[in-house]
Amino acid sequence: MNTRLLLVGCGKMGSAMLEGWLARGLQASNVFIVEQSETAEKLEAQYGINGVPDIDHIREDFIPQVVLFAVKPQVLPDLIDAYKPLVRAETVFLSVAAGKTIDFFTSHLGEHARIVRAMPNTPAAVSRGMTVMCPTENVSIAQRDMCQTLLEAVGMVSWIEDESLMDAVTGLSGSGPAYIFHLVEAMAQAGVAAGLPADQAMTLARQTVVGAGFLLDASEETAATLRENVTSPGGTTAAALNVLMDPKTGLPDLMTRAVAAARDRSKELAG
Ligand SMILES: NC(=O)C1=CN([C@@H]2O[C@H](COP(=O)(O)OP(=O)(O)OC[C@H]3O[C@@H](n4cnc5c(N)ncnc54)[C@H](OP(=O)(O)O)[C@@H]3O)[C@@H](O)[C@H]2O)C=CC1
Ligand SMILES: O=C(O)[C@@H]1CCC=N1
Repeated sequence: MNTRLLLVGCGKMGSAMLEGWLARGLQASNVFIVEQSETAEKLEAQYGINGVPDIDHIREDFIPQVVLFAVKPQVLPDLIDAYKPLVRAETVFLSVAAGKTIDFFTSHLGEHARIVRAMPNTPAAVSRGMTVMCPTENVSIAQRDMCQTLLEAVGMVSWIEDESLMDAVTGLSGSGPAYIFHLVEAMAQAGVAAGLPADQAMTLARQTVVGAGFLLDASEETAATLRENVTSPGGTTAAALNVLMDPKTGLPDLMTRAVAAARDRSKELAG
């Protein structure tokens, strides 16, 4: 991968993607990072990438093919205008900021800016990410392919034309890893309540989720079939699923409300 990349913000999501790319052979000399935090210094020391505190310190002859915004949505309005001089046909502005719409970027960078709004997730760090992208019309096929190659290197990629779906995407796959990590916490807690020592309960919960994830990945069966495979008629799993699948108090209702809350927050972040 030889993409010339300017990464603006290298926190949890930016570094998850960058580490995935560097592990997949992205040339460190082709990467500039705008950051002030220790993360960038660490990555700079570890991989030899170019870390700079702001856009003014970037080498003048460095023309990025991709400018990736991975800062918090709340700080974007303060910094976006400084990137307008980088607008040119060969540069795509790729944003992973939750809620920040394509209109937000065109209103600051101008209509000629080529923009891809994306929503990745942190499993990108281990090349198991899920990224959904939505481009402006002026993004060329070659530029779409370049974004596809970049994000495919750290997981699965899907494209949408209807940008309004990005809020739901954010609520499901963008935030989704946190729901699974919380499930591990809740299972461990439940194990303790059922009588297990805390460290053992955590080991069991963690390995169960990891194992189930691997099985889901390796199997061609649907999630429903894999669930049924665990469930003996009249057995222990059926007893638990009666609780979890209760139409009023079960997981589907809880998950629907959780995803809707994340989707609605994503909409709010647009402003
Ligand atoms: N975390 C996740 O799972 C996902 C996050 N996202 C999106 O990714 C973006 C980043 O989120 P996340 O990585 O979690 O947040 P982080 O706070 O971990 O990362 C943001 C980074 O940007 C740095 N930063 C702040 N101001 C500037 C600036 N002016 N120029 C350059 N860098 C700056 C911050 O430094 P400092 O800490 O010193 O302020 C920080 O290191 C958000 O927009 C979020 O919506 C999308 C999908 C998933
Ligand atoms: O919590 C957030 O706002 C970001 C967006 C998706 C995941 N993390």
